[in-house]
Amino acid sequence: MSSLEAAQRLVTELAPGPAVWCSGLRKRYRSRVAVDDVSCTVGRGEVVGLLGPNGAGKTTVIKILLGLVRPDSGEVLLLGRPGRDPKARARVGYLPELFRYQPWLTAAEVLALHVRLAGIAVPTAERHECLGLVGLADRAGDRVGGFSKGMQQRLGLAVALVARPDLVILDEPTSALDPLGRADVRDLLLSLKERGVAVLLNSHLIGEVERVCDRVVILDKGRVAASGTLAELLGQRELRLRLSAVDAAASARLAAAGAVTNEGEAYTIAVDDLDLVPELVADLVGLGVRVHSVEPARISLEERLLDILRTGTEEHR
Ligand SMILES: Nc1ncnc2c1ncn2[C@@H]1O[C@H](COP(=O)(O)OP(=O)(O)OP(=O)(O)O)[C@@H](O)[C@H]1O
Repeated sequence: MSSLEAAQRLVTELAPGPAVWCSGLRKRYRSRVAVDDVSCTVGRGEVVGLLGPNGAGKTTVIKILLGLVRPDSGEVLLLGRPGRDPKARARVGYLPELFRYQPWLTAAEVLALHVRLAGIAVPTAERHECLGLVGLADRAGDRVGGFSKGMQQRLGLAVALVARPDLVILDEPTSALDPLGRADVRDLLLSLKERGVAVLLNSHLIGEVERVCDRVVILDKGRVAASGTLAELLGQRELRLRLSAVDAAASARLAAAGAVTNEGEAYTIAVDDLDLVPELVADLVGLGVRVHSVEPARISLEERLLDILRTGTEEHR
């Protein structure tokens, strides 16, 4: 047994391990470097967003994780097992960026096929429920060849979810969906999170990522440009208030909540925790302050992403 195999066996035998662990992934296509020393993890039950511009290497990383592309170097563990282990792959649901399902099969038959491939028994009622989750309950008996692109993508989501995965990898799951469909996927992701299913989500829809992800990995030119929780990446929150009749006692109360900047009736306080808002407002009103508006704010992930990509990789590693 090689030392690498011994190390992998040791890792497999230890506690369950994260849903995804990869280290030092590199992939080059001829002279073009697609993935350049990427390491990341997705914890059990964690929802991680993969962000970055076109050509950043997101899909290539996903394909390496799933064993669909062989990396030039680097290691992958899925659910605590080597990425190539069929036992690990059977517990992973995957929606590819470019999806196409057998046009001669019905939606129900596609799901039945994928359940068989995963090697587990999922009762017909549960498979039907899964089609319901993606809004295809009434199309179960229709052939996929007659499905619209959005409906095929919905079916792809059902395929990714049907075999009760512990990890779901979704490559741009809403690219073909209408706004309602996007909202459905958001709810679906939140329900997966509630059930403790880990998710790796590649999406260009930053608002979507911001709403559902615990953590974000930003790729740029094949490298990890930044990664962290939204709080880490976006920093402190702000509270913007419009106030009048602010006396010295009220000013002191505002300063006790966080660093204050003030221009006329506009006050901005840097706060760590928005839970303090009701108490602060009650105290201000008690001190005779007139509170015209209270608005929590935070720099958006979109602003931050653009900032990271413009400033370059090194500063943010
Ligand atoms: N099969 C391939 N042959 C040659 N080059 C490839 C291949 N697959 C990917 N690449 C190159 O690798 C780089 C990363 O591509 P990848 O598809 O991983 O990017 P991405 O971040 O998913 O982009 P997008 O957001 O546009 O989907 C690109 O420069 C791309 O041209």
